[in-house]
Amino acid sequence: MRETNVLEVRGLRVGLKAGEPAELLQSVGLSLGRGRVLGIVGESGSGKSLTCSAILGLLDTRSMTVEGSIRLNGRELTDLPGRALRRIRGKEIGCIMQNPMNAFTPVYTVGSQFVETLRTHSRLSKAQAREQAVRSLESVNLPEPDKIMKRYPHQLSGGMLQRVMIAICLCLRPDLVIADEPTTALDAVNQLQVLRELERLKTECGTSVLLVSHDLGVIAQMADEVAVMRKGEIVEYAGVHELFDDPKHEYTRMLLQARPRIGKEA
Ligand SMILES: Nc1ncnc2c1ncn2[C@@H]1O[C@H](COP(=O)(O)OP(=O)(O)OP(=O)(O)O)[C@@H](O)[C@H]1O
Repeated sequence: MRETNVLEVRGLRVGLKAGEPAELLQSVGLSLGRGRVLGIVGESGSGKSLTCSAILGLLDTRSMTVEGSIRLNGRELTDLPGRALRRIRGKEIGCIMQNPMNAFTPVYTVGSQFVETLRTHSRLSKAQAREQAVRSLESVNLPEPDKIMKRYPHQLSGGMLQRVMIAICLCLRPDLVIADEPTTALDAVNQLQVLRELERLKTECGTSVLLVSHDLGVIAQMADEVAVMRKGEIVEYAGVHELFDDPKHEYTRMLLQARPRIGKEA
């Protein structure tokens, strides 16, 4: 029997309600198996973040129409009320964003937010949650985790906050992590560390990862399959080796040609 995919998106359409009818996403379809990484690439404005927001149930349905099916472990998410979706976000779907500062409230310490998140999704006592948080921060190689717990988000670098978010995911072990440009704002060393931790999340927890990146090097390193988006639709969808070795769509070929290569003339 075929195992149910962790994520199955079918015929996802997103449009704007006001003004001229505009389709922002046109029949997007994605499948993601357990412990697999699906990369999404495409030019700016092609609909990558919109796809992630739709899966997270974060689109504003007062201004947008959302049609189609989004299933997590076989369960339809588009029918669920807001409260049920909020429970799923965090526990079953984790999120790592380009600007991790937005994921934290500036007025509370990193530790109190970590502990609060763990307690929202588990039955841990405050002391148990704190202990787990410190251990998890240690495991993502953040130095002096006790001190980090007492810091406010603005007192940590982007790379450190990114790793705090991964540490939270390592505790909650979500089935799916949506990582939207997780390394774009980081220097090369931090980028490598964050990718390593994402890899760990996949191998240790069996988490599936939807990875949005404009960096084809990151996609080549991490993804099993790749969806190429352009103007709100997927123009090519293939295994990572097939896509890089034998791109079928003109636009994919253009993207691949545009990537920087050492020793080649522009
Ligand atoms: N809230 C919104 N209201 C109106 N249009 C929107 C909204 N959010 C996104 N769009 C439009 O939808 C399209 C897709 O945007 P999206 O943010 O998904 O692109 P992207 O591929 O993630 O780009 P980038 O790589 O620059 O982040 C764009 O044309 C954008 O202007």
